[in-house]
Amino acid sequence: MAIKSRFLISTALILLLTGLFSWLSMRVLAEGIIVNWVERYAEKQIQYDKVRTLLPLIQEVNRSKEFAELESLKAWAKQPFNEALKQQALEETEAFRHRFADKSYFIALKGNEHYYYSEGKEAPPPNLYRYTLHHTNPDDAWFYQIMAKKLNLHLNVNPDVELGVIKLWSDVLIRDGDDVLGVVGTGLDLSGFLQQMVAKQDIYSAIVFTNNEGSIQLYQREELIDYSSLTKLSQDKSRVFQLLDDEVSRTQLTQALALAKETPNHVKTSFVYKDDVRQLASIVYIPEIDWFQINFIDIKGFLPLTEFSSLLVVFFISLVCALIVFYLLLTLIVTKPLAELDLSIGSLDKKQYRAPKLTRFAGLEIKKLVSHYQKMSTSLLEHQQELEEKVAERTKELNRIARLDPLTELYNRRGFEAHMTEYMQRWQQSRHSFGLINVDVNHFKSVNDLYGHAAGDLVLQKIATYLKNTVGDKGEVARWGGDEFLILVKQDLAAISEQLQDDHESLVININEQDITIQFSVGSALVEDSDTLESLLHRADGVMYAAKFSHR
Ligand SMILES: Nc1nc2c(ncn2[C@@H]2O[C@H](COP(=O)(O)OP(=O)(O)OP(=O)(O)O)[C@@H](O)[C@H]2O)c(=O)[nH]1
Repeated sequence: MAIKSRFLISTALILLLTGLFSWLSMRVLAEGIIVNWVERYAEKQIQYDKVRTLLPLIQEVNRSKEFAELESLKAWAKQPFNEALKQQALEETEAFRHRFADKSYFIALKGNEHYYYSEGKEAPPPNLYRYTLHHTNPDDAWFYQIMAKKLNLHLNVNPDVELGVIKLWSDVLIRDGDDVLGVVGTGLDLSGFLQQMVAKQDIYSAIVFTNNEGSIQLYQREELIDYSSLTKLSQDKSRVFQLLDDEVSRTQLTQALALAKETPNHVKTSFVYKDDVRQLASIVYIPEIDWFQINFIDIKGFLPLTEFSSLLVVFFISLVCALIVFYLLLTLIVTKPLAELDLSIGSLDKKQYRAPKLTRFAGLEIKKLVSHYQKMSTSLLEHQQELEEKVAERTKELNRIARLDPLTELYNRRGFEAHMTEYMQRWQQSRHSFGLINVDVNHFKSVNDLYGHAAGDLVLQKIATYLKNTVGDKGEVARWGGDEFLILVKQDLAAISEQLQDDHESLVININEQDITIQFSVGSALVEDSDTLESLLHRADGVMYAAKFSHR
């Protein structure tokens, strides 16, 4: 893969990964901020709720507690059959009745198991007796259980069938020290309260009030409220946990409830799945009413993807811009200079050297590389040229050597044949007459035999010099082989041939202070129109041999 593609892909990947990690970190950070904010918001809201929404409820509970402390009531509760004490107590309780929100109250005494209820409809002194409680009656179980468990305060949510409203009963024990004398309290119509709660749901997806075991006491979906929690069997109870999607969420909420109870009025949070959505549950324990308030919030609502879409668009535009800039820089700094270098290296091969042209944007390292390359290529080219010149020179020399006889430095047979072929081609055009003289040394073998081979060589050299001097610039002398010479005569063929024949007896060569007389046999032939080299040679050869044998 090309360097540019690799870099672009790597850069795109790095940027995408960085973007992804930034996105995820931002989400985590944002979620952290929101959780923190929700915690603080929930804590503030509890304070607000206590003052506004929960205040009537708390006040009602406090009044019930105050009511249970009435001395006359306690005295009567100790002696429930004492009519005088009863009248005294009822006077005081009737006076108290107007302080309750519903202007009603109930008294259930342990001593006579009588249940009294006042809602101010009867003229005083009223007969408030309603019925006698019985421990076998399931409807009366609340009374016996509250006393058995010695619950100082018990809030009981129950629908009032007669009035068709949901009532919250605040049940408080009448105590004399450790002795339990009965249960008193009042009922509060919760309808308005529930509406208020739904209205102030605000940012929350749900607000649920539960008792200690998680039974739903207040919730906008009234059908899920766990009425008469105290006397119900465990499996019949409607608990907050069943609003959650999975077991993990239920366990987490249970733990959060336990933690919240340890620090009343302080919010604990826990992530749970409810209605297929990850939600943050903020839990607070309200000791005044011994309930938990659990607010559920859908965090996603605070981090909608659409809010981030513009950020994503900006990121992708930045990514594309970054890639374009990176592409241009890479081209200018790296790939274009490298392409120039590549072209130049290619030109070396084609023997048309092209120096790389770099712009000022080329990377420093590449500039250095190109500078080294230029030095190297210049030196290489110089060497190459030198080498080529030497080779040409050597080839020329070799050609020359191949065409010359090393002993006499005359044309050898190959050289002379080549020269003659060329000459005869030219002669075909010019038809300028020429001749060939064949010179063969007579009895040269005896020179070798008498004076040695080295002396024979010297003699051959001297003969060569003699022949060259004789011919001068009128022809070319060649050593045809052994002691046989051929002469191309371009002019004065007859005169030269004659001179060689005349000289043959007078050519004396002094070697090692000894005179050696050399005799030649000479045969010449003038070129004819139909001649080839072979035919011309053949004629001169024939004449020479004829001369040689005529002398013997
Ligand atoms: N020293 C020396 N001798 C050579 C060289 N080339 C050939 N010869 C000798 O030349 C002699 C040629 O002998 P032949 O061809 O018989 O000729 P010749 O002795 O001259 O006899 P004719 O030609 O019949 O007169 C041989 O003895 C070769 O050994 C050479 O380069 N140097």
